[in-house]
Amino acid sequence: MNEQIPLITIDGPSGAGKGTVARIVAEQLGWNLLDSGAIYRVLAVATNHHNIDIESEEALIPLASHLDVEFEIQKKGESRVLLEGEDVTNVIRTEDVGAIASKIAAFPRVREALLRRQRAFKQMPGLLADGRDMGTVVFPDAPVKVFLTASPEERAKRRMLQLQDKGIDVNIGRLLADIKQRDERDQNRSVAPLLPAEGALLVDSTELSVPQVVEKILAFANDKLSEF
Ligand SMILES: Nc1ncnc2c1ncn2[C@@H]1O[C@H](COP(=O)(O)OP(=O)(O)O)[C@@H](O)[C@H]1O
Ligand SMILES: Nc1ccn([C@@H]2O[C@H](COP(=O)(O)OP(=O)(O)O)[C@@H](O)[C@H]2O)c(=O)n1
Repeated sequence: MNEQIPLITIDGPSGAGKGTVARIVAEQLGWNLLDSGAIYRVLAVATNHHNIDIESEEALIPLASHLDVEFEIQKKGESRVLLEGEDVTNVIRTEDVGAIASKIAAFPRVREALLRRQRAFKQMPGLLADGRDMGTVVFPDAPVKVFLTASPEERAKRRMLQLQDKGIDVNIGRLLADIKQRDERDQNRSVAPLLPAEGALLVDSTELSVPQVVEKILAFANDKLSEF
């Protein structure tokens, strides 16, 4: 069994820095990485490819159950995301895809259909999993749980810089409104709402740099894993 595989979960709202920090910590520890949001994002793109009604839970369940998604690790820690063999690495990162992902992620049976796929990432030498419900639902027994947040204004600013970096011009007001709407949906859905897991280290990164957040998480993890 894989009961003794070390695991760190990082949950939190959009733009808090989960993905960035998870990648660095996984690299430093030499562990596997699960970007669970990418799976919901790929499912969002798949609805488009297959003309599936995103309001219909019934129609989404078979698509989620048979989702043909692959994470291909490349050199320098980069990874490519493939949907049915097609490279969707960049497409899944758009704000429109994020908004659809957040809508379809609210369906309980869609979430259930993706559970096993996410748990399969738990492999030696360890797993760093980031998302909304990693510590609460997908890996409730994880020895190290972190809840990473930041103010909505700071998160919108980070998202704006990130998009500008990719040459995408954005309106900060619209980004902030989108972030608040997504927070509202993620926090208030009936299944796996976004909330800190019991025993999670709460980190507010509004005033912290990426290295400072990484340091806090590594110190907490070292402490917890020494008892594991
Ligand atoms: N502590 C931080 N301070 C400043 N910028 C940050 C910090 N953490 C992350 N970022 C930047 O904010 C953006 C969003 O981070 P990301 O990791 O994608 O967030 P999430 O996965 O939580 O949505 C990225 O451009 C990232 O480089
Ligand atoms: N474990 C997860 C991960 C993502 N999601 C949903 O998928 C959407 C996209 O996730 P993401 O982590 O890629 O989003 P960002 O934090 O990058 O904006 C989120 O808005 C959530 O609604 C989820 O419900 N559960």
